[in-house]
Amino acid sequence: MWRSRFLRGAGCLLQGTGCIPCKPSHLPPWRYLSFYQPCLNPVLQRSLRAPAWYCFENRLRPAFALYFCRTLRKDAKSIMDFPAQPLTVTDIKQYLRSKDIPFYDGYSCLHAPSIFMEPGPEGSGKENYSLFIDKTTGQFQCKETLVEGSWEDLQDCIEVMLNENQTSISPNVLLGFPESMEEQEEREMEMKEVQRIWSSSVPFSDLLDEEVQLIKTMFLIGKLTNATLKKFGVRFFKPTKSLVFPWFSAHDSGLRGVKLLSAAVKGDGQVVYTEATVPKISSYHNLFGLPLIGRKDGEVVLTGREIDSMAVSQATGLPSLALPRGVSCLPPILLPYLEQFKKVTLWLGGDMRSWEASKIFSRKLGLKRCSLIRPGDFQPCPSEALAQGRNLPRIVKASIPAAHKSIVSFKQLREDVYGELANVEQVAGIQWSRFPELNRILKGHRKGELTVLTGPTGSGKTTFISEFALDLCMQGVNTLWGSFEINNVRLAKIMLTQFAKQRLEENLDQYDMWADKFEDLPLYFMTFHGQQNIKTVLDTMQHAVYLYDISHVIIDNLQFMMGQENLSVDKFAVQDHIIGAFRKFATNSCCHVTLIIHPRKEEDDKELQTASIFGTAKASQEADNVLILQEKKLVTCPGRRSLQVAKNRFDGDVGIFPLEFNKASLTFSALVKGKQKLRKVKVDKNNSTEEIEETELKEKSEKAPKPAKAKTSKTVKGSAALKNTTDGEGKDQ
Ligand SMILES: Nc1ncnc2c1ncn2[C@@H]1O[C@H](COP(=O)(O)OP(=O)(O)OP(=O)(O)O)[C@@H](O)[C@H]1O
Repeated sequence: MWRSRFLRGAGCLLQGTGCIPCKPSHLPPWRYLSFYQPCLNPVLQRSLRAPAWYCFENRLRPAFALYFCRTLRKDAKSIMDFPAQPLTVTDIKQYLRSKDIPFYDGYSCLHAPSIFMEPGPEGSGKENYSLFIDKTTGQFQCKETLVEGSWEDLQDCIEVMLNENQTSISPNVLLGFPESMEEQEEREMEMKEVQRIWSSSVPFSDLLDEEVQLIKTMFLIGKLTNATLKKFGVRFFKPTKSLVFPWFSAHDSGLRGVKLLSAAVKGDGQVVYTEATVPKISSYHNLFGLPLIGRKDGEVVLTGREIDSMAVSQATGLPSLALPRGVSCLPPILLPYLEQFKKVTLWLGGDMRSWEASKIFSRKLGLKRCSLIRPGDFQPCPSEALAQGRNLPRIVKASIPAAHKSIVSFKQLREDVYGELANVEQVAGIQWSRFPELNRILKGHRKGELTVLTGPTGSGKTTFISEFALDLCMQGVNTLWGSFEINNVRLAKIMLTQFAKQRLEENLDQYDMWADKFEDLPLYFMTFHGQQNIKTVLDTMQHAVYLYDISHVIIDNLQFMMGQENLSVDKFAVQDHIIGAFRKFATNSCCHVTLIIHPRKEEDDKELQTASIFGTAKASQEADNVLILQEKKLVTCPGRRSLQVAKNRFDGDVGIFPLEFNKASLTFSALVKGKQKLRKVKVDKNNSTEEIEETELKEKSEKAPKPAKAKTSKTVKGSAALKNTTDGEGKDQ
């Protein structure tokens, strides 16, 4: 595949090293070599006006970033670097107009004639425009030549083309230098693996009838016909008993990858389905079903799984595509392939998570053309609907428009309300697997909420929140870290240790094994360190939500945003403004924000409370959840921490539970043996908690009860008391 070599974004790898001269000596030998190669590229030589190596204020100058990032593209994946200037669609349009480049407005992209191909004959219509420019990020993609890159890269190419009085620019110029040896080898190995799996997989027509029946029963696709499986090119891979879904290039129909869906029967007779892709999931960009889409098709049903798309196609005759990573994300790189559809129906699954994802994805796709299928008893996911003999065309027809009006009546809300009542567990959010006590009190981790964590200096806030977020990330919550206090390398080291649950210093031979697994987590880091401007941080978060469907952002900590603001303004007013901005972001972007805020100075022997959060009462008012890491509170175990949930807007339960710190694995989640002391707390009218009773509970933490019934002796209802009692709290030092 052609790929622009201009990708930016890895300058951040030097993040945390301070402002140092960026010499190639910082790089290992193989990178050192490829570091110089870009200099040979004529486009770069012409378009770069300052080919020097230096960094400024901890950020690489753009000119340098062009060189640097190309060679480190792989590493750059999980690092969030924000484009030098936030971009608007108006900026993009103005630039194109100023260069006399025709374009028209699509749903998510601007469409323009490709500058990487000779212009077509006079009058070739705009329906043939093959250059797609993402309206949000400016990233471009040429569907004909498969060249892609950033907005700055496209501008560079246009400048060079116009300077040379040419009507197009050859994509070959962009490929003037090879991938690193390591990258090449990796890609070749992957392609060999793809070919090996594909050629040893068997088409359904070559299987015996009994085998076909058995496979269909195993994968719950009894109603899918052999003709449908054949139409989508599905095969069966006997060695792992997997269905094989091919990824064919939309460009030349070549095989680019495979996804294997395997079924295994567990001890208790339950069937567990697992997916694996080659290439690995982060570069697996298959819209399954794309080769079957005709140029004139104007409608599509988007699903979260391959078997769902086949069910839709078979039962409705409508074109249907499956997203490569299901409900977890819709990578913008796929958007150009969805531009041709005037109507997109999202039927991502039958649970609340799919419903939330479909609402979020429809924003990216353009609300006006999207309709959503609301999950419900009679509207499960498509393959289940087919299996149950439901009327799929009617379900698709009954989909509801994604764009809703500003004013609605209860009639329009009643289905949403019913959905929430009927799916209490799912509405409660993602459950922590390492912190069952949190599930019991907070019920789960929900999108769009703001959590504030406070705790004494050095008590372990970062360490705790790192594991708290890692737990969610391991369950598919796309996570973005803004660690301003400790650098990303140190943070990643803590997380990796918690992930491996052991001291890796002593087991370095296992490092690669753990790092490989860790790399597959949907985890991203902002490249900022030290004091930051709130606007830049929010722009980066917005950018990440769009690119990676981030649904959890952690900011460690708020105090690092304060220094950049106008110091002549009251510092509490500044903090309130920042908290308000994060609150708004969480709500508008449907993204959970966890904010660490230092406490104000308290006497050492006093427990912290909600009112101990630094600043005014704004933080606790705006927060949906307030967590306090309490230190040295249990008399029997001095130094032990406990976590107090001091506010829980979702259902009001608050409480406190002990945390067991394991220094080797840096985890707080080690299971406590025997009996635990758990305390009831009561909430007084000043919003402070007070211990009223100590109860000994048998260790129950392994089996968190269903959220709906989770009323235990250590939690008390208190949301009403908590919601407004902080109003009018005064400022403090
Ligand atoms: N419960 C604990 N018991 C002992 N040591 C701990 C505990 N939790 C964390 N630590 C260690 O204490 C140090 C500081 O932890 P951490 O940086 O997480 O604290 P913090 O509250 O975020 O600090 P700060 O107030 O500076 O932001 C780390 O070395 C960490 O491993």
